[in-house]
Amino acid sequence: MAQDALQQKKTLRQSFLAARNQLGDRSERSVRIQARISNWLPQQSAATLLCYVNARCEVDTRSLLHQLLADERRVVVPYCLDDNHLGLFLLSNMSELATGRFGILEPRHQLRDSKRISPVEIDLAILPGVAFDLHGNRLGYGKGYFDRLLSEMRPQAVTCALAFECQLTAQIPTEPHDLPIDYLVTEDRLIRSAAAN
Ligand SMILES: Nc1nc2c(c(=O)[nH]1)N(C=O)[C@@H](CNc1ccc(C(=O)N[C@@H](CCC(=O)O)C(=O)O)cc1)CN2
Ligand SMILES: Nc1ncnc2c1ncn2[C@@H]1O[C@H](COP(=O)(O)OP(=O)(O)OP(=O)(O)O)[C@@H](O)[C@H]1O
Repeated sequence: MAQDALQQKKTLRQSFLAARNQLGDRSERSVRIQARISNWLPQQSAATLLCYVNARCEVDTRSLLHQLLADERRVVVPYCLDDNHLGLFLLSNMSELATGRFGILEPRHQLRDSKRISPVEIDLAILPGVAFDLHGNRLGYGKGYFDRLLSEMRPQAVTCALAFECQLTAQIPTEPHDLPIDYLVTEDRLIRSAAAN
C-alpha cells in the first residue's frame, strides 16, 4: 500500500509539473492569487508568518513578501539543510537573499546563524506545492522538506498553500507522514479544507 502511494505520487508529480509548466498567463494568475491571500491575511492574527520564495513555475510570492515585510508581521523564509530538513530565517529585506540550492532564493550563508527561527514560532505558513486535493492533501517535489517542517510546527499553526487551479485534483494519495493543509488559495477561490479548525 505504502509502495502504491509512492508510485502514484511519482506519476502525479510528473503530470502536474508538466501541466504547471504549460500553463499560460502565469503572472496574471499569480497577481490574482496574491490579491486573494492579501485580502484574507488581515483576518489572521498571526504575528510570525512563513512564506516560500517562488522558483520555477510556482505561484509568484514576490509582491506578497514585499507587502508582508512592510507590515508589522515577522516574515520567515525557508532554506534547505543537508539532511532534508529546512532551516528558517527571519527576513528583514529581500537583499538578504541570494540564489541557493535548486536555484531558489535563500538567505545568504553568513546571515543564517544570527536570524534563525524555530518551527514552533511559526503562526501561519504559506506553502508551495505541485498538486493538491480539496481535502487539503498536498504533493510536493518529493523530498519531504515541508512534511518534516509541518510535523515540527505547533498543531495550532495555520497552513495555507498557493496554487493555480490546474494544480487541483480529486484525490492525492497519502502516506502516514503527510499532514493536510488548512487553506488553499487559487486564482478563482479560497478553499477551507476539513483540516482547518
Ligand atoms: N520555492 C520553493 N522553495 C522551497 C521548496 C519549494 O517547493 N519551493 N521546498 C519544498 O520542498 C524546499 C526545496 N525543495 C526542493 C526539493 C527538490 C527539488 C528538486 O529539484 N529535486 C530534483 C532533484 C535535484 C537533486 O537532487 O539534485 C528532482 O526531484 O528532480 C527542489 C527543491 C525548500 N524551499
Ligand atoms: N515528518 C517526517 N519525518 C521523517 N521523514 C519524512 C517526514 N515526512 C516525509 N518524510 C520522508 O520524505 C519522503 C518524501 O515525502 P513526500 O513524497 O510526502 O514529499 P513531498 O510532500 O512531495 O515533498 P515536500 O514536502 O518536500 O514538498 C517520504 O518518503 C518520507 O520518507
